[in-house]
Amino acid sequence: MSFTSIVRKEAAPYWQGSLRHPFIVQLQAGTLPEEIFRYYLIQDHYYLRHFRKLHQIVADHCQDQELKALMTLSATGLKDGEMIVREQFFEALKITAAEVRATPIAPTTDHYVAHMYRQLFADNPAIAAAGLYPCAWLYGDIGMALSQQPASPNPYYQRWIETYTMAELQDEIQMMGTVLNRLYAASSAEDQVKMVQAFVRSSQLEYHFWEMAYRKEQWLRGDEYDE
Ligand SMILES: Cc1ncc(C[n+]2csc(CCO)c2C)c(N)n1
Repeated sequence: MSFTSIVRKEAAPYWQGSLRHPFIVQLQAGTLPEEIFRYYLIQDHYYLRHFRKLHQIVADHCQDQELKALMTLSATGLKDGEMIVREQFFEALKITAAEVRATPIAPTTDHYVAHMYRQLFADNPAIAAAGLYPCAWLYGDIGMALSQQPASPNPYYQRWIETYTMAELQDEIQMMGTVLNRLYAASSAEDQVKMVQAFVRSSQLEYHFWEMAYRKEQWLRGDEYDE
């Protein structure tokens, strides 16, 4: 079986769970409280900055020319596309640099970013790329699914949805899937398991990411059990 078929089966609960998560359901319906969307945007700002850096590092480290080119393409596309849309959101919603600085990185955001770096430094570029893949693929699928439904009445939420319905993203997902299937087929049995694990863990963390934003997850303060 190909890598993409295996991982889609293994990660199916998080994929379906993401579509049913109240963050996504309420985003579509326009009922998501704006403070939750703001919190998501601030956390995702940190995530995207590192995600782009990770693509660049994988590109610099890998021997496979096709993977290198795709990683570079993705890092550039991210900067010219999604990150510009996010800047517009920050401006429109008046999220200032000071507010971003004053908002601690939530445990789940920290975990997700750390997981992606760990795949890179503990393993190899194919495993790192497998850990990065759910980001584009899951959002591409969410974008396609939501675009079949009525537009969100909140213009910012609809703009968010439309960021992930663009043909370029679907093309990138296709190309990355083909490369990962080839790298998987050429990997040792041990590395194949690691590629699947990297993908599944990222899929779990994608699901946790909705929950993190929805609950405005915070670090414990240490005084929870004080009298
Ligand atoms: C937590 C989290 N996961 C995925 C994305 C979506 N995303 C990140 S980069 C990218 C383009 C892929 O090259 C896409 C679609 C996000 N914004 N935040």
